[in-house]
Amino acid sequence: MTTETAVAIEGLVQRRAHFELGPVDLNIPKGYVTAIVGPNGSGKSSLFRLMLGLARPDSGGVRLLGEQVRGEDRVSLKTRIGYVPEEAIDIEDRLSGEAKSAFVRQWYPGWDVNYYRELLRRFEVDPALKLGKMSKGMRRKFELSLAMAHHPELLLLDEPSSGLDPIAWKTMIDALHRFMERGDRTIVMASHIIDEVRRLADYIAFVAQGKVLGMYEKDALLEAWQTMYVDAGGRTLPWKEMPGYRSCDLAGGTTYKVVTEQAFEAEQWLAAAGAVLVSKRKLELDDILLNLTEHARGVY
Ligand SMILES: Nc1ncnc2c1ncn2[C@@H]1O[C@H](COP(=O)(O)OP(=O)(O)OP(=O)(O)O)[C@@H](O)[C@H]1O
Repeated sequence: MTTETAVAIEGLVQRRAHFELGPVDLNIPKGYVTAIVGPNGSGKSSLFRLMLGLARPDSGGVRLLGEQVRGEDRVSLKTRIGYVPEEAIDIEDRLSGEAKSAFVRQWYPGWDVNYYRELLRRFEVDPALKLGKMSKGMRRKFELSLAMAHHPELLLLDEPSSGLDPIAWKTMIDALHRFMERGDRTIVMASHIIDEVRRLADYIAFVAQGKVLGMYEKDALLEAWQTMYVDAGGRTLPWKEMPGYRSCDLAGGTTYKVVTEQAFEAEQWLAAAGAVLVSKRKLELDDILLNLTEHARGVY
């Protein structure tokens, strides 16, 4: 079975005075949650704006749900998408939640008022408040409810949980899990919260310095990165030739502690080299992402 693509990014480049994004080539599968992960300033929000046609690329293009994204309003496409930007829009501060939702819902034939109210209730948001008077977290929850109320096929979330307290965070995770239950919906989210990535993401696109350095299936990533304790029997092995080599330290005696991002192949290599695998354990997701970040910064 071939997986359909929800977001197809091809040769995307955006040049700014002090920052260049791209070229980015990325296919995000339909029916899954993909997390865009990367250090501050790596270009995640810029990528979101380009995906939505809110900024213009210097070259390349984006297709969302099979439709080419252009700068001008594409109403038919927008009705199929929900978006929560990283920052709230200041000029809306004087609008009440109710006024904003009355304005927004006229664009969406699929607007589901019952679902919208249910989300507000679960998030404990009072829509009568002016947006500028809502706390940061409440405004975030309001925007999330608004973005989901028309049952979009594709939900784009830029740091969705920024400002949420732990209870609201759990409610959000739960709402997003339910949103995905039908199996044909897609979420693309930028996130710094490891627990969020762990609980929600099926795929992780790792971004650094304006480039997508890799797209990984989360479970495969967690399987592939391992720390191994290896008894080399007093010999020095060419560790850097070990598949997926990341680091090697002497752990004591003739035992080495090695980190690989290709556990299966590394184990075979060790066996062929006659080394004894004493023990192994998987890395935590945060350690993997830290490793990828340090690698991208050229620490190694
Ligand atoms: N409107 C703009 N004009 C010029 N440069 C910009 C603009 N917006 C962002 N940048 C620059 O583009 C780069 C990427 O910023 P972006 O906000 O996309 O990163 P990010 O990965 O979302 O960061 P964070 O994790 O901190 O939210 C930064 O160097 C930033 O200074």
